[in-house]
Amino acid sequence: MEELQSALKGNGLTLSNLPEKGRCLLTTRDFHPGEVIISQEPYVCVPNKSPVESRCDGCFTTSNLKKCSGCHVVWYCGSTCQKLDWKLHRLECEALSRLDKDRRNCVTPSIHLMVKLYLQRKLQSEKVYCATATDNYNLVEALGSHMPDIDEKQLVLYAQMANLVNFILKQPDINIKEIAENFSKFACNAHTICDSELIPLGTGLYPVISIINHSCLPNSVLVFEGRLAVIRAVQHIPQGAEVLISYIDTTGSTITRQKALKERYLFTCTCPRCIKLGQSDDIQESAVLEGYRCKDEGCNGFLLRSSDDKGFICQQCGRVRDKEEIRKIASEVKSMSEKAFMSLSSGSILLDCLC
Ligand SMILES: C[S@@+](CC[C@H](N)C(=O)[O-])C[C@H]1O[C@@H](n2cnc3c(N)ncnc32)[C@H](O)[C@@H]1O
Repeated sequence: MEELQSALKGNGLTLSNLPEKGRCLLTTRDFHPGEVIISQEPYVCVPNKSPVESRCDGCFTTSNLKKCSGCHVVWYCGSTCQKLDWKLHRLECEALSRLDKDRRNCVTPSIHLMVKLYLQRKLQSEKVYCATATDNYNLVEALGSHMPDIDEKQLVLYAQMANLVNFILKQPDINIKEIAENFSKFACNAHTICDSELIPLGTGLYPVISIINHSCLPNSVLVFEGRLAVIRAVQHIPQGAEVLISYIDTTGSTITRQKALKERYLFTCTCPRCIKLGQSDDIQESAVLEGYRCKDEGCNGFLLRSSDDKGFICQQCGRVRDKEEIRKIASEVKSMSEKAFMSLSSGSILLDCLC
């Protein structure tokens, strides 16, 4: 950890511990809005996979792809990406090529990421991969897993996935419990790699970026330049402040945000926005973010659930809307946004709009 501290010092950061959050990054100097606080290449990463589209394992592009003729699982866009990935892929190819077609189809991005993690660890221990203070398996070991908080159904799933990883790797020194725990670490520490239009391209493990805690009112943002994760200040951050990003979409109401954080990251947020839960300005903000506009065209009010839960009342003119009517609109909006999301992630949005 001393090596990590001295590497962070060069970035104007220090590693610390907070009783309610665990590890955190604090600034040791002021940062200006827009300034890069820290950036990191992934320790391991994998592209997303869909039934209709594959991506290059190196740069995540979808163009000019050729499947590796050895393993029939991994795709590359050309020799540059293939060569850059070769040290790791040589081991991965050997392991994946032993699989029959059915098992190969079970290699989801999560399984693939875990296989890569253990192979990277092997390369690191054999000194083929040059580990640094900010890029090494010890930092992966230090990540929190929340194992005691995971429900039984999820634990069974992790155990099944761990069995498959163990079957693929066939490394005698790996234990299934540790792999299952690493799946749990992925769930609350891995990052979705997105392009500049926020389209998800893949998943990566960035052990230093993963030290940064969440706030619904963050002072920094995580963006990607290719596979490089970059943390930028979005406001002036004074010396001694905690670097905070948002793990979730901050445009949800407090209840929605808290639910998302609890389900995925297993904590209750107490940021300055969340502690206002139930207060009048929080109710007002929730109505604007997630409420429904009043039916009366001349009224700018938003509807909120009535205290007897029978309907929705406009906060401005007092007009009531039936619960069933709102439920129907909500389900139409949900199906429209799901359709839009599907079109966006499959790149067919233009086609859909033209039809
Ligand atoms: C990506 S890790 C962040 C680093 C973590 N604190 C550690 O010690 O490794 C995410 C986990 O940190 C904790 N965490 C992050 N933000 C938090 C917050 N605002 N309040 C409480 N816990 C938080 C939660 O346990 C969460 O699952």
